Amino acid sequence: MGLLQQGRWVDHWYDTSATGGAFKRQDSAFRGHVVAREHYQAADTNSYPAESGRYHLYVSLACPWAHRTLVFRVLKELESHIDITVVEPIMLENGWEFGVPLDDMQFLYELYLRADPTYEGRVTVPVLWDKQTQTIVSNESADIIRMLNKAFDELTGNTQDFYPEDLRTEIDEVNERIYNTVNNGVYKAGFATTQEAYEAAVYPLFDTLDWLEERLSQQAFLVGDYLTEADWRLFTTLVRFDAVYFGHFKTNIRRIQDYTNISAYLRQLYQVPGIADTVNFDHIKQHYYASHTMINPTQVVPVGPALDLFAPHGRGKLLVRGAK
Ligand SMILES: N[C@@H](CCC(=O)N[C@@H](CS)C(=O)NCC(=O)O)C(=O)O
Repeated sequence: MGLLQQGRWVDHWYDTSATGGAFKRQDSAFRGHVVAREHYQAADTNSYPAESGRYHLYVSLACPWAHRTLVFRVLKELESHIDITVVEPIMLENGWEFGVPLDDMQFLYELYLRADPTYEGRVTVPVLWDKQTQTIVSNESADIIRMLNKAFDELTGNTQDFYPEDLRTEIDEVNERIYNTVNNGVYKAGFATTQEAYEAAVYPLFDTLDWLEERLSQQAFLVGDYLTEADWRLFTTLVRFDAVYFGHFKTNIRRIQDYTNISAYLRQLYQVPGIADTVNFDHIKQHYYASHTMINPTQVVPVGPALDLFAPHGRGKLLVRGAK
């Protein structure tokens, strides 16, 4: 694990010394946007027109943030328009690696340097790459899934909308709590280097899970009757929870399996056509247990738990806005 400094790769674990043992996530640096052709304005250098075959996604199958983009690529039928590269599951002193050299590159940091030779900071997935201008459009998953949700509709004819205008305020509110306490909460617990920092993350995480359990006993999805972006952002953390976070990140007050409503909801999302194929437990388990050597120095990967995500979920119909 490392980062780019002055054009060079330096091997460094996260530094928690200045923050009382707490993990602080770096903000994403590339924040361009792909927009529908009709909204594209060449004068705006941060804007890129939706085109088939022009963009490429670099992802890790282990990473929950990258996983969001794979989910949206499937939901929005973008497989033939946006191709992908999957990095190796284990990330050690060179950061993310390409299994076979790709266009003369061995490591993902080389792609970041191609986009910007002065880039400094962490080298993360997902990356949305523009083949035409040879640069990174965005390395922020929250932005990328919004682009995939809308910008390519004209090309695909898929008008499903996971961020409908009238639900945005509520989606944003739910996202905010879930991001802080669950999506990033598991990392805050797992990467904490003091008891205090760990506990400061674990209790709020389980408060939110308890709140979600109650909410999902009353309604089909996080924001009412319709499946939205908020559900998919939660999904990629939930599906990793019992397999890695519970053990490796010590978020072990309860398992997702112990929550009746959350676990049925997780199975319902997992069983949406095409989604199970985006989940790769070998990459997930290998990545966490073998990459974070300061947490698990032996790099031994546990064989369990036995999970049956194809078991019946017993929940209602799946409604999506804008579906034809
Ligand atoms: N805010 C980013 C976070 C992405 C992120 O942290 N990805 C992790 C993998 S799960 C990564 O690449 N970490 C490498 C590092 O921090 O050096 C997003 O949501 O896209």
